[in-house]
Amino acid sequence: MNTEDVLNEFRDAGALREGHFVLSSGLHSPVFLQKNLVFMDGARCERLCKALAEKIVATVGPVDAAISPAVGGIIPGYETAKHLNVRSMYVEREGGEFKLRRGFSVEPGEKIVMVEDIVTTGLSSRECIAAIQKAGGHVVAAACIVDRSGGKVDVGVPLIALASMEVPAYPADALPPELAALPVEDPGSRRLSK
Ligand SMILES: O=P(O)(O)OC[C@H]1O[C@H](OP(=O)(O)OP(=O)(O)O)[C@H](O)[C@@H]1O
Ligand SMILES: O=C(O)c1cc(=O)[nH]c(=O)[nH]1
Ligand SMILES: [Mg+2]
Repeated sequence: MNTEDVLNEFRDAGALREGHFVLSSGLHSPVFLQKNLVFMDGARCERLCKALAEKIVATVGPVDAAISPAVGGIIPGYETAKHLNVRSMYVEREGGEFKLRRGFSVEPGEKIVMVEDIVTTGLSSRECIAAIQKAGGHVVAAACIVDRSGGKVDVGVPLIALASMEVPAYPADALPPELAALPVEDPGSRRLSK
C-alpha cells in the first residue's frame, strides 16, 4: 500500500478535512486527517494496519509487543498488533506525562514497536517512546499510518510510515491571511481539561 492508496482510504472515509485546525503541537494547518473516521470502519482499519504490520516486519523483523499513545493511537495500535500477533498496550497521560497504566507492563529488554496514528512534529511519538523506555522496553522502531512531515521528523528510532506527505503547518503568530480568516477547530485531546 503506497501513500496514494492510504490517502484514498482517508478521502473515501471523508477524513481528509480542509479548514483551519490547531494541531496537538500548537501549530496551525489548513489540513486535518480525522483518523477516527477511518478507524471506525473495521475493514478499512484492517487494510491499513495489516499493511503497516507487514511493513514493520519487513523493516525490523519480529517484535514482542506494540505500544501506542492514547487516544488516537489505541485503535491502530490494537489492529496492527493483531496482525503482528503480539500483545497491544497503550500509554496515557497522568499529570500530563504518558505512562503505562491499567496493569500493562513490559519485560526488561522486550522488543517494542511504538504505533502512532499520525506524526506531525513527532512530539507525541517521542513522549510515548520515552515512557516505554522508562518502563524497561527496547523500542526498535516507531510506526505510523501517516507521517505529515514527509520523512523530516526525528523520533530517535527508525520511523516506519505507511504514508508520507508534507503538509503545511504554521506557528500561531505566522499564519497566512487566508488561514487566519477561518474559524479554528481544535480536534485533538492534548488540551482537553483533565
Ligand atoms: O507528531 P505530533 O506533533 O505529536 O502530532 C501528532 C499527534 O497528535 C494527535 O494526537 P493528539 O495529541 O491530538 O490527541 P489524540 O491522540 O487524542 O487525537 C495524533 O494522534 C498524534 O498523537
Ligand atoms: O498534528 C496533529 O495533531 C494531527 C494532525 C492530523 O492530521 N490528524 C490528527 O489527528 N492530528
Ligand atoms: Mg495522539
